[in-house]
Amino acid sequence: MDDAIAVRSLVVNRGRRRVLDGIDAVVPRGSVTGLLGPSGSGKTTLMRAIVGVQVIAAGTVTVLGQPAGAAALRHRVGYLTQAPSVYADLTVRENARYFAALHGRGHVEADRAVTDVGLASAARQLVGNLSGGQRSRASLACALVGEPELVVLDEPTVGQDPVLRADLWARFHELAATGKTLLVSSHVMDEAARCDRLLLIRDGRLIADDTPDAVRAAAGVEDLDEAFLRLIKAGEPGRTGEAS
Ligand SMILES: Nc1ncnc2c1ncn2[C@@H]1O[C@H](COP(=O)(O)OP(=O)(O)OP(=O)(O)O)[C@@H](O)[C@H]1O
Repeated sequence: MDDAIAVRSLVVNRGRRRVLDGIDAVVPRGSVTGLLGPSGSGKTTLMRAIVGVQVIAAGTVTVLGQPAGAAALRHRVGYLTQAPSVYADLTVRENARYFAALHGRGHVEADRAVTDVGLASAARQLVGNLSGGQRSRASLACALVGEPELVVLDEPTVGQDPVLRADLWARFHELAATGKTLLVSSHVMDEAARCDRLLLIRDGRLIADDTPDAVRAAAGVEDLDEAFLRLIKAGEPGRTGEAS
């Protein structure tokens, strides 16, 4: 069983709206998979279903061989939400050490996680005094510190400068090379190009599940930004065949 995530016929309603409408997707183990789509297309909702915090109307979500949200997955899945979830009145290091302890890890792992997100020099600062981008990275350190097998990251690089973004992507690939699986949402197309595989959703439906090269080939253009626009347009009601 090489898939970290298997989503079958997933339907999710939020409020009175159908937000995910029959999603079928798999995410292979040991990969970095990008989740892309316009704002409001359902990326966060799909991530919530995968980490097991979203009520679903139909379908199945299997994570590391277990139903999403199973108690046995608690220490095997890490989740970074868009809103930083760290304690403002603790330092960066104290936060990392606290979350490390929850996962049975020690100070060494905690300090390594802080360094990996580029916060070593801010380790003794209170999280409440950090910039927005630094606070997001503190939250990322806490999501990674338990060394989960599956890491689900909702826009982890928002607010980061290009050098930090490149460093974080390098870290994601290092983790994948050790067999971890990463699902990463993004709005930034140069980040899509850094992924092993891409899931593109629009209006709650999956319109691409492939490698960046295959997405480019399907759309008939080199530029991924343009490729996505073409695939999105091709999927609009009343349009056919424009992606080929
Ligand atoms: N609690 C909620 N109640 C009702 N509708 C919701 C709720 N949360 C989200 N939605 C709706 O579900 C749809 C999908 O939202 P979701 O947050 O999954 O999108 P997204 O692709 O992650 O967007 P973004 O890129 O802007 O973060 C949107 O139309 C949104 O308005």
